[in-house]
Amino acid sequence: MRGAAAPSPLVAVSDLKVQIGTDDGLVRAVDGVTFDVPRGRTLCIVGESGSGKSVTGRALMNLLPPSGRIAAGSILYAGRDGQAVDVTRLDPRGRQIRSLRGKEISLISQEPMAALSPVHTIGQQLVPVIRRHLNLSKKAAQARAVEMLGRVGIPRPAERLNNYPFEFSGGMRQRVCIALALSCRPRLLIADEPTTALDVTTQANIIDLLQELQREDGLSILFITHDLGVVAEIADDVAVMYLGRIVERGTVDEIFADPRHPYTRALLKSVPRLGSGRGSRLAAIRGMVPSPFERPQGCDFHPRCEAAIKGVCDTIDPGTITIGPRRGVRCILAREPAALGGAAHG
Ligand SMILES: Nc1ncnc2c1ncn2[C@@H]1O[C@H](COP(=O)(O)OP(=O)(O)OP(=O)(O)O)[C@@H](O)[C@H]1O
Repeated sequence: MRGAAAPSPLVAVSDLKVQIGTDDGLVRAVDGVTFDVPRGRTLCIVGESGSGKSVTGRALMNLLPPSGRIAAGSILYAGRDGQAVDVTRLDPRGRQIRSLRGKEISLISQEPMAALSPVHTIGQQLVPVIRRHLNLSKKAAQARAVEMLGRVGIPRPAERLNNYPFEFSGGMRQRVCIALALSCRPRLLIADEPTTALDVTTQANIIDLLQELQREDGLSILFITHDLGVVAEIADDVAVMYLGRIVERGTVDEIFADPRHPYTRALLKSVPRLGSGRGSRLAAIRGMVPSPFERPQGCDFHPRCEAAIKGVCDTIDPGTITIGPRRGVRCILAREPAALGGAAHG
């Protein structure tokens, strides 16, 4: 769905902070992120494990671990009636958020088995959800369930309603989850690493399916992944996360053609490319993601950064920098691409 950006976003997230209590102390899992999910487009959140992608996605549904809480910020969701609802203000167990979940905002995750009950047939899981959210009779809900299974490419959908999740392959199970997630016509789909556990062909099929459903229904997608190859396939817009913060955001073309943050450059260098020659080694990002309890002084990324300048990057918090149309780059050197070491993806 590439093209001009929609005028007003479906979701506007501003300075969102999420904290999670653990035995070792409080984790600032998300530490002040700002981004929009435009209507009918796909925003990818990308970053290494532990960067806060899943917690950000789940915060949009106010669905956090029991010890988690939204500590600051707002998540404005544009309702169908034109009124914006601040999701952070809703009781996580209250009626209002429960009517948003599933009906307006749906989630699919990496492990479809976690979303499906093993002891109920697909029909026993799909039909009641459709009845409740769309206010349909049992017969009409069954017809809708069959229609959805057909749309996501499940052969003989009417028969398959009587099957249990274990009777489907991994790829087919993920299709069932997509059918479940989209059966109530949500406007936002949060897809949290939905293809990570699948083989490459099935992964490509699922991405095609999501794009097709988006074209047909005008769905907005927040797609969470650590895989820039997947980002290149599906994203219109990209937000790169590191240690609970967005370090850079832009359109997919901006991020791939003109990355401004050394972390984005390092991620791009670690993506295998066609034609790079057999035996050529992939660059790994040096060092490890720091523990969330040991946020470095200065720039969060400086201990792993090839462009870091001693006495500057280890001392000064870069804040966010705007360079022309590029807003929110968290690197003090971002104004001078030459200082970051030339072309990143070449
Ligand atoms: N239920 C939880 N209890 C304690 N800490 C948590 C919990 N969920 C997430 N965290 C912490 O919050 C931070 C962000 O985690 P999050 O799962 O959002 O990262 P991620 O980028 O999605 O990584 P991954 O790709 O591994 O899922 C991490 O430091 C993680 O350890």
